[in-house]
Amino acid sequence: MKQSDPIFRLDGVTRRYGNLTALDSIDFTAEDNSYISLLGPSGSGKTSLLRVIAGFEAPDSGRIWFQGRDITDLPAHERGIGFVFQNFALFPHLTIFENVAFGLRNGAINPPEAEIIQRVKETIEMVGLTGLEDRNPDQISGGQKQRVALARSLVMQPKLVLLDEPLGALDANLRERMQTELRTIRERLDVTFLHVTGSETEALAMGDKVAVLDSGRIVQFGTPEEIYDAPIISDVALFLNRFNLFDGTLKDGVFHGAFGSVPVSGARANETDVYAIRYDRTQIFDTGSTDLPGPALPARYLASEYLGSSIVFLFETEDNKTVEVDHHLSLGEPRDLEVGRDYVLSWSPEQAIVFGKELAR
Ligand SMILES: Nc1ncnc2c1ncn2[C@@H]1O[C@H](COP(=O)(O)OP(=O)(O)OP(=O)(O)O)[C@@H](O)[C@H]1O
Repeated sequence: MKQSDPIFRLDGVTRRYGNLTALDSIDFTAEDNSYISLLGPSGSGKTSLLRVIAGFEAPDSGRIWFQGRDITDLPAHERGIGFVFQNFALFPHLTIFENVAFGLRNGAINPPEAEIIQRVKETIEMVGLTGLEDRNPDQISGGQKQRVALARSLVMQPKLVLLDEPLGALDANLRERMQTELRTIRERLDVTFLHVTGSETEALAMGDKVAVLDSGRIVQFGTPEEIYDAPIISDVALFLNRFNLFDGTLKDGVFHGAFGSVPVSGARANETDVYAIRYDRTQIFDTGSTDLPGPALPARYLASEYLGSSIVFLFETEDNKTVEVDHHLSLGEPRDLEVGRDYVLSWSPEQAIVFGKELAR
């Protein structure tokens, strides 16, 4: 492989199930030695994409390249690509050691026993499982099973590991800890992780880059900051779960919505007209305030939720839409609000992102 080659590339990869197009002519290039999150709603094609790259399924059309080689017609076990399943898929009758050794003992390479022992030991140590080698999978915790699943893949020294919702089976605390560990382990190994998740928080926290999949297409690929600051279509803003999205009409550079009519300096091409403002850029004012930074959206205060580093305030607009305001505690104490009282929400118009049928970027 040349130094400049991407680790893998997809050229027009399409996968259909009957009439349904699960992957719709996907072009995608992944950099070597990176952590890529693949984010998308349920049914967007995330698992199908991983299975096609791994070789568990063949694409209907398109080619798959790995380390500069066309692997489209290569069987899964000859691809040298690791796969970590959501449910871990450990062998219940084998010890942890033998689970991790399985691929080395049963693969094409067949290394000598001394090397197998050495590699399994090193990998078990790296994922923090030393001491548990002789246990069976039913004698370890969920987080430990997750590590075994990862070790089983890493022991084969792959250059690419595909992880299908690897943290989905873990509780919230453990998930957060494993996020950090997965990143640390990957950085040590000069390996690329392609990590599928339906959680926007996980995708943004973990990926050096995030690919957003929607209806079988990669609609955006960028750093977490790029995706968060500039979602390319309103559906991406919707999955991110950090924007208040308002329907309305964009006409002649003015957006008409529940908050009045606001001039718009630029809009992104989209299937519908949508006005987006981030939760943490939406501000709360008393009714009748004269110092609003922009549009005025009347809303009734419903409730708040404490999230550790921030508080989310929930409001309801006159047309029964829920609007969220996120107040970071680093900005100081939030104001006291009275449940059931009417307030006005406002924001700086230049912080809004407008999506329109009419105006291209
Ligand atoms: N073997 C199959 N036969 C028929 N349809 C399938 C098959 N596998 C997946 N699909 C369909 O293809 C689409 C994409 O499915 P896929 O499992 O890739 O989505 P996903 O993004 O991984 O979803 P989730 O997050 O719910 O797992 C869905 O509409 C699904 O119903």
